[in-house]
Amino acid sequence: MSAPASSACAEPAATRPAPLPLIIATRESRLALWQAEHVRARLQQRGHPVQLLGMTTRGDQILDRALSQVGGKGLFVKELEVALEQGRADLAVHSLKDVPMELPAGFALACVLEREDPRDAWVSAVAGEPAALPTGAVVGTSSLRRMAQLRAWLDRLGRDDVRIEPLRGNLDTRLRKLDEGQFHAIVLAAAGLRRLGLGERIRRVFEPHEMLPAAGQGALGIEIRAERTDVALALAPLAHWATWAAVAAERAVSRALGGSCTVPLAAHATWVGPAPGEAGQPAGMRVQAVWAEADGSAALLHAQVEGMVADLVAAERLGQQAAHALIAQGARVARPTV
Ligand SMILES: NCc1[nH]cc(CCC(=O)O)c1CC(=O)O
Repeated sequence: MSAPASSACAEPAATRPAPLPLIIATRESRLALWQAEHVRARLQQRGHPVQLLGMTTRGDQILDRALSQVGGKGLFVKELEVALEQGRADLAVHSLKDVPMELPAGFALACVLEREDPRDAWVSAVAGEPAALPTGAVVGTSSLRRMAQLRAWLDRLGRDDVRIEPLRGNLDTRLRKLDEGQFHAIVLAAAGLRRLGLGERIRRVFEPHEMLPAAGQGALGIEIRAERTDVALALAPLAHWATWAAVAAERAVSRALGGSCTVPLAAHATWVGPAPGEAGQPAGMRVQAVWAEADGSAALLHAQVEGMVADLVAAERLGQQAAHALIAQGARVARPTV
């Protein structure tokens, strides 16, 4: 009896392991749910039965204070980690930007997906920004990184009359506050807006030389318990190497500076020439970083380094070099906040 050529190498169905059923822990904001659904669809395409476990985190509850005042990034991931620890979920999908530089012992970043647009976006009621901003206009953002670079940008445009005021909440809340007239303009990640189909609200994207993105902005990361090699194996086909190496370099900049939301710090890695298709393939990487005093009392510090990268260790080394270039100019290493 002859088998069709296409299935000649396939294992008999009876011995092939059934695709692992997976439970994804996710926050319940619209953006978090979109991201979890995105990963669910990718895993379902590969045959995995996938369920979502929605949860509310402390970061979602505390909306009246700037993130830098309430303990920073860990707030958005802790509850999800507890669910992984208790075996109630197998993986957690995060905006990588919100994931602390050091994961707690026993947890691992198992997968980084292809990055969306990493840039920041200017969203406003009126076109023709910023020239059209009325005198004394108010721009909203709570990110110290955005505040510091926005201030520098507005000053370069001769708009020292424009005020920057705190703005928190999930994407919908922030847009509502703009639409209610509490702000003339706000700054958000382009990736989040596009994912939610709100790309048409973007009036302008900031080029990296105007406002350098945060480490990991626009990329999704998947966290698992480190011992779950079965889950790691299931996630491996979703990984995007060029993104993973870039965000590894960016996160190394933050780590070397003790970065968290309490310091205005930006880190952005790009490929010089074609991006590598897979790990082990050497490619040129450029890492840019910006550091500022939290109180806006001094000019921004900039660093840029370039090197060949073929693995995560080399990417992280390049990120550390960028951090050291900032330290050489006077950037201080922050003490851990928790
Ligand atoms: N801090 C909240 C957050 N975390 C990730 C994104 C956007 C999506 C991304 O960067 O992947 C946002 C919203 C924003 O910064 O405007």
